[in-house]
Amino acid sequence: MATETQATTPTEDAVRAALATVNDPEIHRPITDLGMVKSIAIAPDGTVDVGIYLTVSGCPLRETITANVTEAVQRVPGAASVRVELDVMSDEQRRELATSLRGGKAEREIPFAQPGSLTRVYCVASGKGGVGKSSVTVNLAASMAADGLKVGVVDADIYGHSVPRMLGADGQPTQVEDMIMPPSAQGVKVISIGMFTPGNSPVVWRGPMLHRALQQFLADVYWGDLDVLLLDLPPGTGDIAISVAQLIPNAEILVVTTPQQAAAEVAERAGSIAVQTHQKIAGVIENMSGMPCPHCDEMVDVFGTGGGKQVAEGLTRTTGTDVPVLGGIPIDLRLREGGDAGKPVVLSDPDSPAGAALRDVAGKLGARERGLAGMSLGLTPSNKF
Ligand SMILES: Nc1ncnc2c1ncn2[C@@H]1O[C@H](COP(=O)(O)OP(=O)(O)OP(=O)(O)O)[C@@H](O)[C@H]1O
Repeated sequence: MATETQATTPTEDAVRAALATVNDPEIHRPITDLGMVKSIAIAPDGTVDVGIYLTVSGCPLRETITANVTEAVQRVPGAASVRVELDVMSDEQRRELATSLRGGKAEREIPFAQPGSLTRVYCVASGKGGVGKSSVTVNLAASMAADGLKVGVVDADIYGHSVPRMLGADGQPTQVEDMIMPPSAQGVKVISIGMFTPGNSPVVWRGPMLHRALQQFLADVYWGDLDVLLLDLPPGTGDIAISVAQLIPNAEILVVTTPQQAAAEVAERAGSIAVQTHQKIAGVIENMSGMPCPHCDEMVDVFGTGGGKQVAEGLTRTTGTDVPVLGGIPIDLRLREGGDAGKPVVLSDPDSPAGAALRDVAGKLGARERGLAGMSLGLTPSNKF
């Protein structure tokens, strides 16, 4: 009987051969070639345990991979049952994979993620669209540049890549050797996802492609020595926020909201992603915070009041750190006009109510020390999976 069990128990080679027929659904190469097979254990009763490394934690295709591995190994003669245990590649393994996918050429590093980087990176986030996130981003950038800081903007808003238009940056990126030179306007270097899509077509990239695009914007674009880098993120709590956290763990988050209750709640959700990603929240900016009445001196609270304070208090509670309201930007026709004309209001009308409020916030952010203090180490608990 014992010899019969031995004869029918699958060999490790047979299991590995079966795994070689499973392709990674995104990279379209056998998982055995990608270093994704962590372990194979075959019990005498024919139970096969397979350990698989996913490339990223929270991989959306984990179920597909598990199902494909199970199906392939089940076909091996003698395999009684198959158990798949998932793990996540370490940064080192991921780098090795990336290098091998590029045919041995090492990945260019993201300068802002290096331990010695002095560039402050702010991700401008909002819960929903249309709250003025891009307007705030370009005005903060233009104001800081006018104050003499070296500033860059990455427009990563796949739904509304409006940063180049608002900054008046109509140039195209150029390629020098293997570096991308970003166009600049108002003293701000800018790169946008919109510069790489034909016409003004909407971007339908998701997950890994977006991650790759962002990686290129950060690593392959020649930014030079920046004081501040601002990233205009898509609204909500999407893949790109996670990607930014992985690529630049020390990036801080700026949350833009309107005073409206409903907007504040979603903004708080968007901000609280920082808890999961271990990022710091630099503060909350309340936009569209009242409008000066055209007939009297009173402010009209078009979108209600208190949203910025509510978000800041909520995030202070969730993160356990002090999250300040950095300022309130009133509704101001000149801000919209400046955006449409490619001349941010902080430059076209610096003393207008919105211009002055934005310059004040930019002054606070720009005055913060360049340096390593408060920098997150970007460590993620290993039990995350
Ligand atoms: N304080 C303000 N006063 C007047 N108009 C404003 C103000 N803030 C933003 N706007 C206008 O509101 C519109 C939406 O702003 P913006 O594109 O900056 O929002 P957004 O949050 O980036 O949107 P999305 O994420 O959908 O791209 C624009 O036309 C902009 O000019």
